[in-house]
Amino acid sequence: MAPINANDINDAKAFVPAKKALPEVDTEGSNGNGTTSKGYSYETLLEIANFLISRVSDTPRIGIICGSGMGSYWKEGSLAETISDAVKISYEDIPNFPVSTVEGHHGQLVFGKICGIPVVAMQGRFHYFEGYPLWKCCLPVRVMKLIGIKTLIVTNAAGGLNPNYKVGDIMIVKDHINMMGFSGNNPLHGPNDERFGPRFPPMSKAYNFEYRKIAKEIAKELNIDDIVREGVYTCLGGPNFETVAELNMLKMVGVDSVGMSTVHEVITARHCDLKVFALSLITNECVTSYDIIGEANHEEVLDVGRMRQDVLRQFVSKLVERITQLDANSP
Ligand SMILES: O=P(O)(O)O[C@H]1O[C@H](CO)[C@@H](O)[C@H]1O
Ligand SMILES: Nc1nc2[nH]cnc2c(=O)[nH]1
Repeated sequence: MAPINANDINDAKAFVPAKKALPEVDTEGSNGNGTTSKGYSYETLLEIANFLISRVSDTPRIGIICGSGMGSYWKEGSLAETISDAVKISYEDIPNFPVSTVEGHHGQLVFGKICGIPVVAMQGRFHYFEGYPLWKCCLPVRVMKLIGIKTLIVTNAAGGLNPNYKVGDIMIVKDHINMMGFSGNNPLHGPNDERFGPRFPPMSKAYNFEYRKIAKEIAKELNIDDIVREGVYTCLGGPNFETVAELNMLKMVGVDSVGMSTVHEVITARHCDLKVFALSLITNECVTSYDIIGEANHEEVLDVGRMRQDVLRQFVSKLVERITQLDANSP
């Protein structure tokens, strides 16, 4: 049989040029299965933090990770784009920082103010499926801690597995199931530096109870309580969306929303004693039956994010304000 010549394949899709050159992904520290026994030292992370501190005037109090539902892909109106007095620093310009490779993830830190409160937002995050080990996906969390944040707000786009959820709903995360951790893949894998946190951190109160209470009050005030839910999130490695059998298994164990991020960021944040709030924007209904015609796709995820960006901006802005008030009044 004659060998196949790529130019002979009559499939237009196979020849759609890449939108941008594929970046070099640094998987340094990976031992082959994505886990790692290495990571950046405390001193290296401090250097990154000092580099950033030297470029901004206010110490941010709250860090925000903008996921696919709150990305910068659509410029106007997204949360990060409405931060005032903004100083934007591209990931590419930060020494030792990874770069975002996902469509919809801009790849910059935005320092500035929301409701007068100093914040830093990550416009684009790092995912395991991009080729980064988990510790590297979470490196910015430790850097933000060193810069001075006290609270981390994490947002993600996720498939809705709970049958009561609708596309466009916002799920306050009350807990997670660390599926990747079950196989030993954990951002804290490897030697522990006590300057960040303890060897064995607890996770039973990972998602701050008071913040969740405030978020539900804000939902009422904004008259969006009919679309705000509370549930359990899980992260799978991706990049493929799930099979019907996988989703039915996750449903059985109590998962309400499924994504490819957040869990390892929250573990890293709690390890270094940051207070955490997280939300999922439900961007698609999980396909839990072979009779359902549609399939999950990333364009829908971005579209729903765009559709909900005003609501999310208002919701998160109010949260920033109220969390700051709450923490100022707590011992
Ligand atoms: O978790 P975020 O970054 O919001 O994005 C979610 O949406 C993308 C898939 O459409 C994946 O990257 C998944 O993790
Ligand atoms: N794993 C996963 N990630 C998502 N991100 C947005 N929707 C989904 C989904 O259905 N599954």
